[in-house]
Amino acid sequence: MHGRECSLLGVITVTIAIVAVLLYDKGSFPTKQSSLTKTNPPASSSSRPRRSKKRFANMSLEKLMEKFLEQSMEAEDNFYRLEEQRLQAEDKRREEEHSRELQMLQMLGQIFAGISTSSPATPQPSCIPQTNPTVPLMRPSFGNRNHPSALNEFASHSQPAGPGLLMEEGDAKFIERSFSLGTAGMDSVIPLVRKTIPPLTSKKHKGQDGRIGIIGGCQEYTGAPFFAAISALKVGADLSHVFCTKEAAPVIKSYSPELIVHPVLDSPNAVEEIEKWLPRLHSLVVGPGLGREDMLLKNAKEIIERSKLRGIPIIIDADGLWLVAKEPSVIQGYQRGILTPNFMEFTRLYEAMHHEPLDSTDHKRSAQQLSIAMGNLTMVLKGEEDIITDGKNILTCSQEGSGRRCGGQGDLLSGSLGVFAHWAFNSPPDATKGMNPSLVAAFGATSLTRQCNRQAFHKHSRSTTTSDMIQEISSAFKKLFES
Ligand SMILES: NC(=O)C1=CN([C@@H]2O[C@H](COP(=O)(O)OP(=O)(O)OC[C@H]3O[C@@H](n4cnc5c(N)ncnc54)[C@H](O)[C@@H]3O)[C@@H](O)[C@H]2O)[C@@H](O)CC1
Ligand SMILES: Nc1ncnc2c1ncn2[C@@H]1O[C@H](COP(=O)(O)OP(=O)(O)OP(=O)(O)O)[C@@H](O)[C@H]1O
Repeated sequence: MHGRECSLLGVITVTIAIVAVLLYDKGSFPTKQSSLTKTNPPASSSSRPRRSKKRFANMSLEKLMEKFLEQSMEAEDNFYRLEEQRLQAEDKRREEEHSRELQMLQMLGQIFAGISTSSPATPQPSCIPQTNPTVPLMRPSFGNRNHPSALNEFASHSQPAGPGLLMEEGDAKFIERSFSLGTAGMDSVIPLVRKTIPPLTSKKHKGQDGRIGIIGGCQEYTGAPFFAAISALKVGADLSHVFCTKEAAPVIKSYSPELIVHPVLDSPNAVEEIEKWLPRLHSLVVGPGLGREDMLLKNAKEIIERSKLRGIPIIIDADGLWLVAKEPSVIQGYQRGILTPNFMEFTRLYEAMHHEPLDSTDHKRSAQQLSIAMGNLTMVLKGEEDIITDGKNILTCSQEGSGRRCGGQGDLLSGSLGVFAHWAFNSPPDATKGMNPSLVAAFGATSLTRQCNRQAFHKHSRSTTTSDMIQEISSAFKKLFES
């Protein structure tokens, strides 16, 4: 803001200067050429203003203004480039500080753990998997299927407690932990979500709590990317970017001045244009309103590939899942990937992966199988109850919603999940008690979406729309995570 004001002031000042010079025909202009004259001094200093005058006298006022505006814009660009570098350095410094604090806390935790072993054990909440005290406090690598012990990693580090069900499938044994809001889940997973939410403090600068990108928005669908992007902002992201087609951009912009809209998704160099922004993004939501045109899917695929290289959490929804059904390898095995299929999308994906019809009698088992087939990717199967699994653990979210199902509700979910995912992956491992951050984030987003649905339905009943639900984000968030 400050920089932009300065630049505008600069433009105005320069413009006044030109007009003054032209009117009074005195002095010379500070062009590049005039600064060069310092290294190659002219024969006589008196001839300099005259040459300069002649040069500018040949230019129209309009041309001059254009030239100076151009220079001023260049200066502005430089200013922003430097500012971005400064912010990045600042981010890095804070991250280092944060990790130092974390190490201290971990050391203190280990010291206290040592002390507490000599006193009677404090019972842990029954449904939170307890980490083995001999295992170093590190973020576990979730879902490495090539690792023989990976499948039961969570189970082997935990003491089975609370509601657990042992299922067998061939040689594989899965510990299913089923958490439901209102019973065990409310007491166990919601507190973990809370711990990942960054506190609002005056110490932070704009952007630190989340810069989210949405890949989607085409001629047919402008609502979906808008819903996802505005939900991300309302949940607490600082900046929300939409990368959509040229045609969709003015429409999305017109819905909200809050969003940053890039009309690049169908441009010939779409991937390069979007890649420029990747270093600034904390998470990516691919698919809301993307459409199924080959060129758009191809661009989305390439953007996913490049985001993976940067370790950006990627949420894939809607038409992004159409792409995954066609080319599962695009996200298979990426541990920061989360898929959010509705039942139709899930069926499509399942059948593409397993080459057999879906047995719809046991959704949990099918979701778990699909997650495993996708390399222990986190799967959020939406429905009467939302099933969240990384193949090893299953959470179910049955927060009370309503009977109303309007289009766009899933976009609210995926947009908010973009933020929760950034927060969860950015939190120290003990915030999620060793649980896969994707699971915690997904649980936060599904409970929030359902709570919004419930509150909006209470006010609007049959007429409830996604916009009504978005209006409820603030109070639903407070109720679930801040009360
Ligand atoms: N306002 C907007 O711009 C919205 C755009 N949306 C976008 O719309 C695009 C398409 O998503 P949809 O979920 O509508 O996808 P589909 O067009 O595949 O499905 C629409 C609905 O049609 C039915 N259906 C689909 N296939 C069927 C089949 N084989 N047999 C029987 N019924 C079937 C299901 O009820 C399904 O929910 C996505 O990009 C999505 O993001 C949605 O998010 C809704 C809101
Ligand atoms: N039967 C249901 N009862 C309660 N909540 C539900 C039900 N079905 C879906 N939901 C909730 O609605 C949210 C969105 O799921 P939905 O199945 O509508 O997604 P979608 O079809 O992908 O949405 P979109 O219209 O945005 O594409 C989920 O968080 C889910 O919890």
